[in-house]
Amino acid sequence: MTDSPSDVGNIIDGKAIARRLTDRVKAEVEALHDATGATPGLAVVLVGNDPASEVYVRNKALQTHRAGMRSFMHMLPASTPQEEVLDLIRLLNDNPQIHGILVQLPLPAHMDPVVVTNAIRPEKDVDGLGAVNAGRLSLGIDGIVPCTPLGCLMLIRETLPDLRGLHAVVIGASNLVGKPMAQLLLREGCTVSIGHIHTRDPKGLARQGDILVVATGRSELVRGDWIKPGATVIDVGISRVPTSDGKTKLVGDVVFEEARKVARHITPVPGGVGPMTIACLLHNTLQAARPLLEAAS
Ligand SMILES: Nc1nc(=O)c2c([nH]1)NC[C@@H]1CN(c3ccc(C(=O)N[C@@H](CCC(=O)O)C(=O)O)cc3)C=[N+]21
Repeated sequence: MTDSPSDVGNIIDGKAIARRLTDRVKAEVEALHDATGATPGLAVVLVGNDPASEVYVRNKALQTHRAGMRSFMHMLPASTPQEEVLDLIRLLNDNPQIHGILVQLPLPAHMDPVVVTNAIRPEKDVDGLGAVNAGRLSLGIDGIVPCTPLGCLMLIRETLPDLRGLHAVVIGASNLVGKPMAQLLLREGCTVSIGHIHTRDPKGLARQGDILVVATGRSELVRGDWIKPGATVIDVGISRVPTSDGKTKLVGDVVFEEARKVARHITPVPGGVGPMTIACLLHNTLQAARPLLEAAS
């Protein structure tokens, strides 16, 4: 971030902000280790071999080690019965070396993601996707906040110190991003609108947003004329698309080159929300480990 942002096209450096958060987590992990003799541990469960998911999962393991935590990886074949995944989660729930459990989504079609995510003990649900943490968020009680929306809020706060009264428009109503994002923005005092697949005029809605968060999974859905001049735009989407020279590139749900001419602040893809999601996962794992370790020591 620059000290004197111009009126349009300021890029929010998610990578740098994520690095600062990860460094802070690392220092706190060391302090917790000195106080209790224990190290926070994160278990990641990946079912199936979606190549994109494997990249994220490896990335998460790398960052987990970088922050001084233990990483436990469980890769299961796509054909694994749901009951076996639930058995694994029960083992992880009872394992005192593990303080955070994440089941990578999407799961294979024969599994119910609601059943699987709700099998995780709420204290170890570092994705914040289970009913207890989702309910806490909606009631305004302290709990574990989903990593991607938490990261988005941190990025928004970098550009806008006081969100009260601003109109925040969230495009996408998933349990993973859209719904918890809307709850967080409501908690900050925003007027919140949620657009979704049945919304009649998504462009007209998006154009009202002083803050626009886009999490649809549809690459380059949002064009420059969807954006209110001067808005802060947070692009959660990440898709790999082919380029004219036969290679591939990562793009978001927003047409970046158009949007940056209209938005005052905007996140890039890559280098925006993605790195913040991982940094917030480490932050959440530390928050989960703290009470468990302090109670044990
Ligand atoms: N239970 C669950 N929790 C998740 O948080 C979750 C999930 N399931 N399923 C998949 C999505 C996707 N996701 C990403 C995290 C980091 C990057 C990331 O670090 N991206 C880099 C680039 C990575 C690259 O180069 O491929 C960036 O945007 O700069 C991307 C995507 C978390 N997800």
